[in-house]
Amino acid sequence: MLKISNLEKRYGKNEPVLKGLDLTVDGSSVVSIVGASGAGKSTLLRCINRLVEPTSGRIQLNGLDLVDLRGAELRRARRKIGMVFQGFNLIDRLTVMENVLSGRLGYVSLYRAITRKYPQSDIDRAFHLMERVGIDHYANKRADQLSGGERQRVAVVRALMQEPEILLADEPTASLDPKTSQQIMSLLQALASEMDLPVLINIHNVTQARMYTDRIVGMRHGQMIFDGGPKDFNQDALDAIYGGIESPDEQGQTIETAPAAEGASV
Ligand SMILES: Nc1ncnc2c1ncn2[C@@H]1O[C@H](COP(=O)(O)OP(=O)(O)OP(=O)(O)O)[C@@H](O)[C@H]1O
Repeated sequence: MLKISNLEKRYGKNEPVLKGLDLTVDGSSVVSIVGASGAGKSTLLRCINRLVEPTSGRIQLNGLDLVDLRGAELRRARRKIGMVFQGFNLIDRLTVMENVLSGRLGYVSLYRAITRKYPQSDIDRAFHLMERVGIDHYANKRADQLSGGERQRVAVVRALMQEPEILLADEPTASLDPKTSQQIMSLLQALASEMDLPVLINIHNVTQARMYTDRIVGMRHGQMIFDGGPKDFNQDALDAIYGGIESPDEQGQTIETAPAAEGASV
């Protein structure tokens, strides 16, 4: 279980960008975080894995307090937090398999990592997961020879190699075309349930948030102003989250009817 209590983040002397946020995520739920640009969505995710230092408040993952961890303890805790990014963050010159195995870096010795002598159990797990997401035939291909959707699948498998207790996804579909975005969202939803893994997804596309996640958290100016199921996420919620905010294109959100998801393989 992820339990965030009274989380505040202030960059320098500026106004806080997270203002006393509380959020609990249990079981294998898939939670989307929506909000206008600057609402604090990325900051929230990055506080969880401590890529950003919280100013105050508490973050617990399955009972472990994350905020005060340092050094080796923090590294150990980070293994349990998988993360997927908008830009995939793969190492282009390495193969798919090498990228995937890098998800084990927190577990294997430096010698094994440098010499790329990963235990057979890691290699088996890598193949199993690559097969699950449909990229096993690319194992020996360079990462930069894959399409965006394939690259994001590699990133998802790399995160799963960590044997995470939670998966964080920061705009995982923002660089993908609509159909591929749906496939990735559908994949994340399926993996959450298969692996009993909570997944937190920052996403701008509210239609996809409603389609592929169990719960939507709406943020505005660093505060949570909506927390409910997709069915409760109506035009009023949308107006409360985005209303009156100067909007470059994607912030002029409206609720669309469900896009055709046919052919979206999971
Ligand atoms: N490293 C930083 N230093 C100073 N201010 C920052 C830093 N990172 C983010 N901010 C500010 O914090 C606020 C929240 O940013 P954040 O990236 O968390 O929002 P967001 O909701 O994820 O936005 P977007 O959807 O555009 O990614 C913004 O005003 C941003 O300018």
